[in-house]
Amino acid sequence: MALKAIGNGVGGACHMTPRACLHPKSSLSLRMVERKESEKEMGPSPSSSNPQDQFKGLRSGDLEKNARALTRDCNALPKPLSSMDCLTSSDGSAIRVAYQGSPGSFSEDAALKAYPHCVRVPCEHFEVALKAVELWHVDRAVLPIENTSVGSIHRNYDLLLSHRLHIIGEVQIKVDLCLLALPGAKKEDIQRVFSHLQAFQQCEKSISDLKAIRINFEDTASAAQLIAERGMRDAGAIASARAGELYGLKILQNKLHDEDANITRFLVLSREPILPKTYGPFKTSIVFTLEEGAGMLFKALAVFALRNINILKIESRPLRTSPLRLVDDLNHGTAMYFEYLFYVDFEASMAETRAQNALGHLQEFSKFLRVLGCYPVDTLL
Ligand SMILES: O=C(O)C(=O)Cc1ccccc1
Repeated sequence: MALKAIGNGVGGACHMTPRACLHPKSSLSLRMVERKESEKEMGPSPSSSNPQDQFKGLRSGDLEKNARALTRDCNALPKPLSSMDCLTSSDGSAIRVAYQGSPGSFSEDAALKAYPHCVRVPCEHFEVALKAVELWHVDRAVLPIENTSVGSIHRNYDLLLSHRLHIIGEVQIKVDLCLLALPGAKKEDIQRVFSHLQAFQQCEKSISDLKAIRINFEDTASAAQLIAERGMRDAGAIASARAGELYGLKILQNKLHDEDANITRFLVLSREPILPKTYGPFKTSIVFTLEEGAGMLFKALAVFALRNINILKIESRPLRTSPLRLVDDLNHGTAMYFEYLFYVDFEASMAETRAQNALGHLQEFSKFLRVLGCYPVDTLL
């Protein structure tokens, strides 16, 4: 039975200002984020529930005055970012980036690659990290979305849809998995191996000869941390070399991952979109469903092919709100087809006319279509 060692939230109360004041060792928990949500510590709210209210019963002279006031209010609203490299938040302090896991995790590496001088805010779960952005506790979140050997992280695709955040960037992280243990421990002493499921899946072959019990953790770094804190001489962690340094463990074996090029792609999420540009390699991520179901997917892909737009990725996820399509056929009775959400990354910027025309065309036969983000391609490894 896989024992889930839970990343420890901060015990007791944590009074967070709109910008969470978390000790680096602590991590945001859902409880902490939701408590603040209940206290409605949100970001700037519109001056009235219905912006039109301010124009009711106004004389023309008031309209000009009000228009100036509205302009002033709009100037106070957060503006679209010019690029993901906006290195300080709107109040000039260091960007705060939420990630799932503990210090030393690969998600923290992704936060550091995206914003080298950021304040990292560890969160117990991916959901907490995204909520922290929505509730203005942090400025960004990083979210692992796929790996070169394990493929897509499906639950994180679902998370993208259940939150109103924008993808403003991506970072690709080389995941070099190491087997870590207490100083003095030998490989033959290892009876138990702790790590994140993603990591176990990336080194299936390498650890098959270990004959050790595998125990799933919320992240690779918390696995290393527990071994160090409890002095567990018979346990090993599969994590990064940086986690080993951080928690005082030594490397029994590195390059544990089965494939040489073991890269995880992380998305950078923000409350505001970035202004798409026509220069430089840009990609756009969208999600849609089709009026006529999956059988018409070729039509959806054709809107890009007709405009010489490369499709970089397609992922399908169940359409939980209406999972089946029943089709009555006189000869064969009623057929049941699964319904899907389609996630597509294509190689163009929404600033380009061809991309705008492609989406306008796709919209003609989509039941639902949302642009998740338009952002620069990460070319640095
Ligand atoms: O557990 C971590 O370090 C994470 O950030 C999740 C993860 C684990 C393995 C590969 C990529 C991301």
